[in-house]
Amino acid sequence: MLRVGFIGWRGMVGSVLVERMMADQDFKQIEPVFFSTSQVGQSGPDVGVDTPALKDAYDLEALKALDVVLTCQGGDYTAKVYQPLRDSGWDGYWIDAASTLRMAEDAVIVLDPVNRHIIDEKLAAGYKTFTGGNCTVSLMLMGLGGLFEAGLIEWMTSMTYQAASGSGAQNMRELLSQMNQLGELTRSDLDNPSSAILDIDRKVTAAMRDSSFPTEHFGAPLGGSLLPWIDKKMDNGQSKEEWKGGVETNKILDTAGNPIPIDGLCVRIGAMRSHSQAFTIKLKHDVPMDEIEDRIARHNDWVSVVPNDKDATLSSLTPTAVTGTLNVPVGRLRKMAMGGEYLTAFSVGDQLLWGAAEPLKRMLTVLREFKGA
Ligand SMILES: NC(=O)C1=CN([C@@H]2O[C@H](COP(=O)(O)OP(=O)(O)OC[C@H]3O[C@@H](n4cnc5c(N)ncnc54)[C@H](OP(=O)(O)O)[C@@H]3O)[C@@H](O)[C@H]2O)C=CC1
Ligand SMILES: N[C@@H](CC(=O)OP(=O)(O)O)C(=O)O
Repeated sequence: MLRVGFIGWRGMVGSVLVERMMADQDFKQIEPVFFSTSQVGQSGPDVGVDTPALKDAYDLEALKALDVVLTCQGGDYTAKVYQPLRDSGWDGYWIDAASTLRMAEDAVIVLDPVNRHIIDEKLAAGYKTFTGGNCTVSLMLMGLGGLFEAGLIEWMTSMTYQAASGSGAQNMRELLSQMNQLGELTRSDLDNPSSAILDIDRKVTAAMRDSSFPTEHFGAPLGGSLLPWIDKKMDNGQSKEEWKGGVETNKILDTAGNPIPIDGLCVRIGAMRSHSQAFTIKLKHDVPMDEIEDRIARHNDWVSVVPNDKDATLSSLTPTAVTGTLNVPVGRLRKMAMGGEYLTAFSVGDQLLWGAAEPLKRMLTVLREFKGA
């Protein structure tokens, strides 16, 4: 059995990972050891098998005793521990949710329904570092994998509508506080059917612009508004989230000498934990709609095609419908006014499941199979 150390299991991504591993009884197939940066010595989570007390996540000696480190603790932890652990001679497998190592030459970005053949090749070649992809990238590829697999995409734009959870637990709380504050402020007006909507709107706008409005984590009001910038600025004017869309997709697909241009705008909206994306896709040629739908739907077990009508869209293609599930619906599929080679699509996915925890959970299974453990 592989001895697997879990770091970051208490956080939002880590908790979703533990839940999913429990649901599939994965902990029975490994020897789990739980670590913490703040609760050393306390009991670990109840995962249905005996585990030792929480070990210190910074203790290199304890980490060196592992076959696999699986971390959802975040980039700062990876930056602090990964290299010293490797330098100490540890030759185990490192599986990571953070972006820190993704673009390193000796790291593989894992999304096995899309790039299992590459993961297998790299394992056989002795690669030991595996990272999950950026959430919008993984969710986009789960949705449009069939078109990429068939080599139909010449270029693509992705305009995102990203949930608060992508910024972390505190940001989800802040979004709710903002919505709550606006709800409280307008409660009596809403109870009065004759109150004037423009007066209510003035009140809401004034509250959102007031310095007392809770914006500590997002830096600006999100509830009732949106934020068209995610992560740092790159030298070319892209945000780092937008940059990841191009570089990570091409790395996952291993398009090395012939990258597919992918770019767009990433926007934070007031959804809780499911990211949505609108795509403009330039196809290499005019492919019939039934072939497009068929290729998308057949690519993996979680993607589905939503008919391009209002009822189906509003019932199945929203964060509300998708959150908490592994489903990745793709809809609004139609050719655009620019011509038969231009396709538009919209998809939604839970950014803590396929966007973060699920590819890591599955990498552990792939690794067990590879090691025969
Ligand atoms: N959020 C996301 O959408 C995505 C995140 N990631 C990556 O995963 C990393 C972790 O993200 P996320 O899970 O959101 O981070 P969290 O902030 O939820 O958790 C990170 C760590 O904070 C510590 N912690 C302190 N107080 C608490 C508390 N009250 N409840 C739970 N944990 C607490 C825990 O470490 P300890 O037990 O050691 O104290 C925990 O492992 C990110 O930095 C990023 O690199 C990747 C893809 C998507
Ligand atoms: N940046 C993503 C979440 C995230 O953690 O991404 P990454 O794993 O690439 O750092 C979002 O805000 O929705």
